Amino acid sequence: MDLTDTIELPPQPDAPQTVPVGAGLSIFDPVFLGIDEFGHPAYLPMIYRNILIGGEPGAGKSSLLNTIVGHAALCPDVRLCLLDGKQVELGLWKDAADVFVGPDMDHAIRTLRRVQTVMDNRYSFLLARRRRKIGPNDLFGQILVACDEIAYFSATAGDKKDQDLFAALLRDIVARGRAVGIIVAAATQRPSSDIIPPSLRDLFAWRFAGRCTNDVSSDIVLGHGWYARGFSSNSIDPNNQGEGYLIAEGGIPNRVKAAYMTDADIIRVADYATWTRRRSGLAAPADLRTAA
Ligand SMILES: Nc1ncnc2c1ncn2[C@@H]1O[C@H](COP(=O)(O)OP(=O)(O)OP(=O)(O)O)[C@@H](O)[C@H]1O
Repeated sequence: MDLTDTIELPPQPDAPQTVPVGAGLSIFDPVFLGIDEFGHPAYLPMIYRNILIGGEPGAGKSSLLNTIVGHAALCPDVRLCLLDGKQVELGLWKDAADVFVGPDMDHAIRTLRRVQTVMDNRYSFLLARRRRKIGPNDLFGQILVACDEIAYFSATAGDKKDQDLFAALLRDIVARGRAVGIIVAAATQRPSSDIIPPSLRDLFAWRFAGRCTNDVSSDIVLGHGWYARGFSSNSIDPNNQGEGYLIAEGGIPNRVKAAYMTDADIIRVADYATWTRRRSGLAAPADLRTAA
């Protein structure tokens, strides 16, 4: 389907203000990631989960993150909170996002604090209703916190105090956000302990290791011991960007070639998502906008 066609319908003054779409996506649907080594589609459930994406520069991390953000952008039940120190990796989704953080440490910290407050409020809501987690019928939407290159905020920008604060806030959101519909998808070139505290890194249940420069780096992304058991993303051809080992349901690394959206694809989907969100009012949720 050419989404552009649906966006550029000729004006019909008397027509009802409806959005001409087919069945919508939900963040409760698994995300299509690509194909596995047997040619089967690889789907990844993201609700109640978090994912860490690692790999050497150019391994395809940002592209995979864009695929996850793309799914979320098309879900009316998700708000997007994007952090990208490089700006251009997730920047094409900026208009569809509730918050877009570029190379601005203060903004990053304010945003994570705000997400933390939303998280605490949601837990109070659940407690008051004697429940333990949110579900698809709860009215408040889920939130995807996508961060491209955690290291920019945890080890490069700002001073040590701010970097530690950023890591602590992100760790809290990864640790406690799941049950209240706050999902973290984060990418980094190398999640070693000098760049990302192991206490943060080890909280991510799902892992995707694109090609890594050596077996040790692969183990840092996937978790210690996988190289010894025959799984190292160092074995991936450097020219095979987007391929990597995915640890998800089943717990065993599964070789997956990620789907790839070109810039034109992203722009088309992002424009469509922005348009549908504006129409439905989803693009301006008060609780996140105030963090900007
Ligand atoms: N799934 C894929 N299929 C085919 N090509 C891909 C795929 N993913 C990435 N590529 C190619 O690899 C290039 C680099 O990808 P990407 O920017 O996602 O890497 P990265 O790991 O995020 O790099 P960096 O760490 O430098 O940001 C893309 O521009 C694209 O040409």
